[in-house]
Amino acid sequence: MPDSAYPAMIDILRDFLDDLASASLDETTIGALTADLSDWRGRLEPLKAGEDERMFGRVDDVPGHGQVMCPAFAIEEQDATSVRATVSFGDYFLGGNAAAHGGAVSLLFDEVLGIPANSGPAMMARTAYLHVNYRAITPMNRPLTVTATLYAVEGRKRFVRGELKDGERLCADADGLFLELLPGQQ
Ligand SMILES: CCCCC/C=C\C/C=C\C/C=C\C/C=C\CCCC(=O)SCCNC(=O)CCNC(=O)[C@H](O)C(C)(C)COP(=O)(O)OP(=O)(O)OC[C@H]1O[C@@H](n2cnc3c(N)ncnc32)[C@H](O)[C@@H]1OP(=O)(O)O
Repeated sequence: MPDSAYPAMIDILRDFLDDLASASLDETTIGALTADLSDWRGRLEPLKAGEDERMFGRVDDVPGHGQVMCPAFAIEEQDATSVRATVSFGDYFLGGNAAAHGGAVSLLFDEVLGIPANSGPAMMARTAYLHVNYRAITPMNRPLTVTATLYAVEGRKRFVRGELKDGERLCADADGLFLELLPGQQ
């Protein structure tokens, strides 16, 4: 989306969520923020649109397709069957004891494994299963490497493996089955 300020707005929204998650809030700040957010709800509500007209999560060439559900990852290398990206878990994704939330790690794997699972010209594939092993804590606020490789295709079934690493240390790995949708399948 050339010339749009949308990607920069999503970056700020990510930073905002990290700031909010890491702040110790006093009542005055909570009140002011509630009023501002409520004002924004009023402005956005009339702009509600169908899935095809929305931008959130539907923008190409922007980390995470322009959504904030999942930590933003930057693709460093990609071919027809594999992808390698850098990712950092901001404070918004904190689980506890300085480790990322396991659900955020799974969400990251779903997104990243979904790339080689959907890189061909065939119909889109949906996640049928995603098995995640948490091997060591995933540290916060530092660059990590996430990889995914399509290692087998059997009919509609696309099998993808992934790893999340802090340097040489394996934080988590995943195995996913993605099923190519049938024509007309949602
Ligand atoms: C429109 C797709 C959207 C996703 C892609 C979006 C964008 C892509 C763009 C760019 C790509 C970049 C990034 C991708 C980002 C994200 C990708 C994440 C996608 C998701 O996050 S998506 C949400 C979570 N996902 C669901 O919401 C699925 C709910 N579910 C269903 O919609 C059905 O369940 C379905 C369609 C999966 C299968 O249904 P079905 O009726 O077509 O197939 P059926 O059940 O007959 O299974 C056929 C053969 O697979 C075996 N099989 C099935 N399931 C299995 C399992 N769990 N374990 C082991 N084997 C399994 C059977 O045993 C049989 O095997 P066999 O033929 O050998 O007997």
